[in-house]
Amino acid sequence: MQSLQTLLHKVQVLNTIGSLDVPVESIAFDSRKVQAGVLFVAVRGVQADGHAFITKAAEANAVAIVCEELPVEKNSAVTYIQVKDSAEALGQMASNFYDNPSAKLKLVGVTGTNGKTTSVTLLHKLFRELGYHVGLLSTVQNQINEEIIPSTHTTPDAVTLNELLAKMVKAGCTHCFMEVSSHAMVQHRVVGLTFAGGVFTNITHDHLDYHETFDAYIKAKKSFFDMLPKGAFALVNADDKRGLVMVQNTRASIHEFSLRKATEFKARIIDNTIQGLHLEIDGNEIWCKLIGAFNAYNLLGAYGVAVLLGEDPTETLTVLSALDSAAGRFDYIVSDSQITGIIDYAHTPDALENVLNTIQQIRTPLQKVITIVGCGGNRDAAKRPVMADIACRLSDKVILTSDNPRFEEPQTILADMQKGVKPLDYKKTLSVLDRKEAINTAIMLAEPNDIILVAGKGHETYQEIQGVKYPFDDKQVLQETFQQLGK
Ligand SMILES: CC(=O)N[C@H]1[C@@H](OP(=O)(O)OP(=O)(O)OC[C@H]2O[C@@H](n3ccc(=O)[nH]c3=O)[C@H](O)[C@@H]2O)O[C@H](CO)[C@@H](O)[C@@H]1O[C@H](C)C(=O)N[C@@H](C)C(=O)N[C@H](CCC(=O)O)C(=O)O
Ligand SMILES: Nc1ncnc2c1ncn2[C@@H]1O[C@H](COP(=O)(O)OP(=O)(O)OP(=O)(O)O)[C@@H](O)[C@H]1O
Ligand SMILES: N[C@H](CCC[C@H](N)C(=O)O)C(=O)O
Ligand SMILES: [Mg+2]
Repeated sequence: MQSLQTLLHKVQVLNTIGSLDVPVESIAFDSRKVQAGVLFVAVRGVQADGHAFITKAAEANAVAIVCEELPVEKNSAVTYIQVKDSAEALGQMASNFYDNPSAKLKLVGVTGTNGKTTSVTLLHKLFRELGYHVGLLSTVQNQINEEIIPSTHTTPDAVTLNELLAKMVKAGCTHCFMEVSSHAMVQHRVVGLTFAGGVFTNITHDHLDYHETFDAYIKAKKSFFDMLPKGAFALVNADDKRGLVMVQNTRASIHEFSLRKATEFKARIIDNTIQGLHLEIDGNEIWCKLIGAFNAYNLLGAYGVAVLLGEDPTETLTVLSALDSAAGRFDYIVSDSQITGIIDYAHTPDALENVLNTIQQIRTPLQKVITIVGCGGNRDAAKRPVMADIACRLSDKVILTSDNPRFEEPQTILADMQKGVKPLDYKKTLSVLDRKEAINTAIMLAEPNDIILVAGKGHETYQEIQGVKYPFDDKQVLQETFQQLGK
């Protein structure tokens, strides 16, 4: 419990009606979760405007209401606070409510289109191995040391986020590695947090359904570096042409990593095989279990973070070389008849291209590459034809299928993908709407030693259709189908 006055510390308040000397039991931004003693924050969203639920929150005995526009009818038992930006106020108040947990540990945020989960997962494992108590906030799962707390978003909402950070502090964590999504930046989910450092992996086409233009998407990512404090580090991938754009206005100290330029943290790929990567990092040779050139960036970035946080470079490399990747990232199984099934979360054009390029590098001329790919519903539609084209360009056979259709018609998503298939590629492309059927078809078509890539869903253990999550696990379906078909 905190007093309303305490919660408003650092919040830009425009107007106050009622007492600030009232206790707040908890903070809610959803009126349906309001009960006596709760502070309700009215946030404007994509589907609804929280301001429409102010009366409902007051009726549910909210102790106070924070909003951008004061309601005409007010309840005398409620304190009303008018602020410039409710989402921003929510971030700051959530942090205040939990006594600013982010300032009590070294919090490092990773942003970028691809590689966030892989990077934070590597960092979590690395710092655990180095002997620290460590928290993790990621798309796959949140963690306090080895305790797993399911995640619903890549970056949790401000209240959940601070609650988790407070639990980490209580458990003795000294570090936390978290993903910072562009949605989180626009929605101010991380406002009020004190970061020890930030990392930029890369930026390519994604989420334009939400941000509308690529420029706005870049600005959302950049705003993370704008908020980093003096004394923090900003570590950027210098091989991405937006790397330095990200840190144009940051107060943090700028550091770069690269595979192509002479930067502070530098790596070179000596060999890239299905067994892993043979790298030279800052003059030291190491073997890593992660596969694919893109993972050299994730490993180098994690190494840079560790060094910037004061860890010994040699010890860091020794631990990194023994680490596995995050679940569903270039995960693979080999069937009895030597067909390799790769499961990868590539759900953006860039990721798909990287994964397929990696497969092309490690395949032999006799192995066929069969790609199964779909695109999510209620997400950026522009990437659909592009992903289908990439799959065709870099595979011998392509099966277009369904991903998480969410509230869209699966057939419409498939039709959007089909538009990207060039006439020359018609012959190598099949469309099988049912994902299980698609996997079955790929295995039927595969001959011994071929490679099947199942892209887009990685670690996900469900398929989301019309708001319902049905159990579905690409890896499990692959394994079962190999057995059923005796391959
Ligand atoms: C597009 C998006 O990010 N939406 C998020 C947003 O929802 P919204 O803007 O649609 O909210 P809304 O339904 O319009 O409601 C506005 C406000 O009114 C409130 N409300 C609503 C109804 C009611 O009866 N009472 C009430 O008070 C809501 O609680 C909300 O505060 O705010 C919600 C509450 O925090 C989030 O759960 C929701 O995430 C949705 C589920 C989602 O799918 N988000 C994805 C796209 C997302 O955030 N992804 C990113 C990145 C992924 C990546 O990197 O690839 C992530 O960080 O996970
Ligand atoms: N550094 C990288 N550069 C380009 N592609 C990458 C990189 N790292 C991983 N990928 C590809 O992107 C996919 C997603 O990786 P990861 O889950 O680490 O990214 P993410 O940024 O967390 O994605 P999300 O936005 O969904 O949270 C991987 O399965 C792989 O195909
Ligand atoms: N964090 C990403 C995950 C996409 C995964 C893919 N399987 C899909 O459903 O589009 C998003 O919410 O856009
Ligand atoms: Mg992620």
